[in-house]
Amino acid sequence: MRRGFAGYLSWRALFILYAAAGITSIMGERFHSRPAAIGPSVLAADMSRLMEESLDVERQGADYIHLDVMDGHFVPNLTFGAPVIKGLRKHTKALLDAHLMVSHPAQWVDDMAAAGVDRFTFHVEATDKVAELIAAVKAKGMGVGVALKPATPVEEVFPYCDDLDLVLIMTVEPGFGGQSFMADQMSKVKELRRRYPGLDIEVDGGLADKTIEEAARAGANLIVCGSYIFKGNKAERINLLKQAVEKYGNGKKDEDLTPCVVLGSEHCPAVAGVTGADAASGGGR
Ligand SMILES: O=C(CO)[C@@H](O)[C@H](O)COP(=O)(O)O
Repeated sequence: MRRGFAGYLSWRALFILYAAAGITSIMGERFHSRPAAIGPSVLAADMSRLMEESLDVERQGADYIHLDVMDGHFVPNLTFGAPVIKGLRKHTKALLDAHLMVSHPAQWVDDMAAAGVDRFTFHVEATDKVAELIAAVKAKGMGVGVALKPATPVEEVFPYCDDLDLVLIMTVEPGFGGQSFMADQMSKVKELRRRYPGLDIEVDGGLADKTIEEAARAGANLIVCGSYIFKGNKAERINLLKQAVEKYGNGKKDEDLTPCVVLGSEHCPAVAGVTGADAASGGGR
């Protein structure tokens, strides 16, 4: 009898520990409690209308704006830098999430902070002074993330995770939008989620109706998405991605999923929870 009570107590303690770690498990499936957030990547927008396109995705339910800063050296493409972001900042209060695909990220910390960037994510492959750069970004009052290219082992970021706001797992080779989702990167997301239940894990590249379930189940909660959002019904697609994270990542029931911001309007006609069938018929990239 006494052993039974002790057994009950130890199970209870185990449950409390597990819940405290931010993970719940229902029917063998692991869920986490990090909130879903969708960040449209303006790389897929009409850049001549950067302000209008950014304000539009905000209205359609975006949680933040993802800005791909490329230097033509770290990646074989060129985009924009702090002056353009500073211009955009004047027109929006949205969280600006800058992904620095540059060879010398430390060089841009001051300019990005002055331009109004909220979150500064740099590549672990771009510097030998990761800890120093994390500290420098924080000192400027920005959130800080570390990104990993597809060939970089996830272990490289472990020493820094306790000091980071997010880890970005690239699910395409950085440099261009419109590429195919690399499902083999999900093992990295799963390992990060297992080790760091309270960490924000961002994925970027090839996210769409047909790939979001896998990313959400692996544990990603920040979803960067370019082509899929900008080439279709934005409100509907943003909402589909968000509901998938809530359902497959947070374990929410259909009735508790975030409704579409403009539900009922012509922009978001019939989103009623994400299911495999809904997702499969939701339009392609
Ligand atoms: O950083 C990158 C590419 O380097 C991404 O942000 C892409 O812009 C995502 O675009 P899609 O794959 O969603 O079109």
